[in-house]
Amino acid sequence: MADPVLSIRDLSVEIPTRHGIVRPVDGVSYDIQAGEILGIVGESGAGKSMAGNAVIGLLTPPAHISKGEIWLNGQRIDHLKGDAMRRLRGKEIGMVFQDPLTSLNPLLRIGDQLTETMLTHLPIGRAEAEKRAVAALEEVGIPGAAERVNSYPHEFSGGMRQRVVIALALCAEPSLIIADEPTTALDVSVQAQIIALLRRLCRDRGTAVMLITHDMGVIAEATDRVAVMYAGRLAELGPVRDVLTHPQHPYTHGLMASTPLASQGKSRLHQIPGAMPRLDAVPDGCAFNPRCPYATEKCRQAPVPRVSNGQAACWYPLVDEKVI
Ligand SMILES: Nc1ncnc2c1ncn2[C@@H]1O[C@H](COP(=O)(O)OP(=O)(O)OP(=O)(O)O)[C@@H](O)[C@H]1O
Repeated sequence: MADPVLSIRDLSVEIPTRHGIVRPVDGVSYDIQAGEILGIVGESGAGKSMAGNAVIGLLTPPAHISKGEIWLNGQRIDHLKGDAMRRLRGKEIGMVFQDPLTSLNPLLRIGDQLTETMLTHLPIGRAEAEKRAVAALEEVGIPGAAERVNSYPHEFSGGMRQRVVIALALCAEPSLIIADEPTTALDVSVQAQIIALLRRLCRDRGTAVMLITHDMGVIAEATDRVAVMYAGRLAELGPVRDVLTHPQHPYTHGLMASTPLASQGKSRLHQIPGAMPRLDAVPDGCAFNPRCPYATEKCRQAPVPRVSNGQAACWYPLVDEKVI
């Protein structure tokens, strides 16, 4: 297999708090290949966004990387700061966030934002950049792109604005896109279009994508592999079809069973009892043990081994447990 675009190795993020040090990301490892979409899924507070923010150097202090390595195209990037990280973010890593307005400058025409981004990062002149700006808007499905380059962000609907953000994220031809809840703020009908667009463009260009979402529907629709996070740790990592239909971790099984995907035709959704632990009170052993119907003394005491592809962080992985 080719070298991965992104490689995260045993990554931990720590935050010192009044109650001691908490670890929103704890020993996480995964790779993303060119053209692959890796979904990062889990409940609110599981550490999904922290893991993404660590890659793009946007952790808010006092949160910081305390352990591990992040490699992008063979270059170690976890220690990069300031201008070096900013250059990387524009050129090598594109970003799509939940609220498109955080990525767009309200005072600039969108054509100018696209043009300036390309002039900063690509070896092309202004005329070529302006031509590419129109083409980029056409490619993401903005009608009348030749005129719309002159519009300001507020003149677009939410869905159209997110299309513009995708054009902006891809225009410098990055090798990695980090998309954090890119469709959560959009109407359901628009969500599917945006996911399809992101998937088509990244596949066509061979761009690697880290797609962070709490929505199992988006995971099923868009991703090739999925990493399930629980209390800062990886619960399970594997090809999306395997993980969704034959989850090995009881947490993944519960997560799947509680989504509308799996409950079609059933009158009630299955709920996982209890709640994810606070980060300052993560139990010993497996973090999921208090909620797990199969937990034994071993699960309460022995830290579970870290996972690699196709594995679950569980002492007693489920075998042939079907959800759908
Ligand atoms: N300054 C802080 N001090 C202590 N804990 C923090 C701090 N900032 C974030 N956290 C905790 O870090 C954890 C990870 O947050 P993160 O935003 O990555 O979760 P998430 O899985 O992306 O959830 P969501 O979907 O709600 O964004 C959360 O449990 C959050 O409470």
